[in-house]
Amino acid sequence: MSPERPAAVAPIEARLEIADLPAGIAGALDRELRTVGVRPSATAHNTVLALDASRPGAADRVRGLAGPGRLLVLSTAPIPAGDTGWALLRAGASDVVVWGGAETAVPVARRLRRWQNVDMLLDRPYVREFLVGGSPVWRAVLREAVEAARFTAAAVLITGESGTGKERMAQLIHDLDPRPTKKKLVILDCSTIVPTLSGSEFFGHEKGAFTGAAAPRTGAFELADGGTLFLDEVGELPVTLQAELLRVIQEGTFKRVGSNLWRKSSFRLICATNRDLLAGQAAGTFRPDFFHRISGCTLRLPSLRERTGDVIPLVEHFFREALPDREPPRLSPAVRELVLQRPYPGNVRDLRALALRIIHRHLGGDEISLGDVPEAERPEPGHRPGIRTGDPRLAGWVRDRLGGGATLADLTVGVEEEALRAALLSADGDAGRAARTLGIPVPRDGAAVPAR
Ligand SMILES: Nc1ncnc2c1ncn2[C@@H]1O[C@H](COP(=O)(O)OP(=O)(O)OP(=O)(O)O)[C@@H](O)[C@H]1O
Repeated sequence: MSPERPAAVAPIEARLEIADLPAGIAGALDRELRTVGVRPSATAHNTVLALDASRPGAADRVRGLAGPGRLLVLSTAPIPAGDTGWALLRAGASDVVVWGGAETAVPVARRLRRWQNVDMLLDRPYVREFLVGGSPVWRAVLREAVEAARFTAAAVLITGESGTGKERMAQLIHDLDPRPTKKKLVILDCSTIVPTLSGSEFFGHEKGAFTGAAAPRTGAFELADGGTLFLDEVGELPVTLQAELLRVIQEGTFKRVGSNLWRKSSFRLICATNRDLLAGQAAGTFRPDFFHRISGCTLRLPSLRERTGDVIPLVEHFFREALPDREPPRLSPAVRELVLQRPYPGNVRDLRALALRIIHRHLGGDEISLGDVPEAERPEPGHRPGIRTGDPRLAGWVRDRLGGGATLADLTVGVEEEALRAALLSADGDAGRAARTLGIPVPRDGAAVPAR
């Protein structure tokens, strides 16, 4: 699979929102932005909000406009030091720029152009099919990955629980890397490296360098020259080896085992781990200098629990993969509920395995029936949807709250609020969709509230 060819240069489009500015300033701003090629469009994905950000209420304005696209705050007044600017970012702004007249228009256009290019990459069929998911939290991390891959040479550190897609993400970054010299992604799993042979694995060796070295060998750094080296399970690398790798990662020079000749290799490094490397540093098992070298850009892949809105699209994707020649069957409501309620400790890998187990039992027809669900996956008698007693995270949360003096009513309100927040987040703020997910009526003013 390979990424498609880049599209022709598109005009820069942005929604332009001007809040309470004198007509003269608003007019100048609009004119200058047009001069540098920005075309205001009510339907654009990204937004420019022009306002005096030093005045009260700016963060509320940002919050009101924040959506799936990116939002640039253009402030006509300087941003005071302190929390004002950060509050705008927390409210949903992607960046804050102080408008200084014509010369600000060029960097504004540059940002908007970059964001638009990244969005176009994200929407390519190759990307959407390779790493499935449209939830805001997934889109945000994918966006960062695409940007790093296409527009930087940064070393990327991918963290996340097992099965969240770290290796697949590394492949995507390699595929989107525009360097013409790249070959295949070179993958080394650090958890399987035998310490005595690690030098040879990484640096290669010359014939006769050690007993058993009957022929010369090209190591991973050399193989990755011009492309990408992916170190999976980097948290398992012994500290001594981390020190040995520093030079080549820093300077791109190394010697094969048994040779005095310095060789050069230019590669992008991608590392992945499900370990907490900060804790590793505190414990002395991970070198801080090594950490800084490998983490030019850090991507934390969310667990499936944090992106439940992606569960059904992923299942449908795995069905399509398994049945490429026909329309994949729909999930019947009870199976859908089961798939949504089930825990996935191995994240997308677990979900994929479940989807394949179901589809392998399916005997045709438009709908996945209850009998297609393997026996081991069926709910226990007395199971009530949504209530999984014994869930340790739920039990811990309840214990903490009760210990803090909460009543049953407080717990109920807390759960409702969380459910609303989660449903709205995975529905991209669409109250109707959120309400349908929650099984509650949508009130006339569009805000989803639980029926009491
Ligand atoms: N977003 C996704 N879209 C489609 N398939 C995915 C996605 N994320 C993960 N997968 C699939 O899930 C499985 C696990 O993915 P991957 O090996 O990339 O995870 P990982 O985080 O590297 O796992 P580990 O930590 O165990 O090495 C693979 O079969 C992969 O194809």
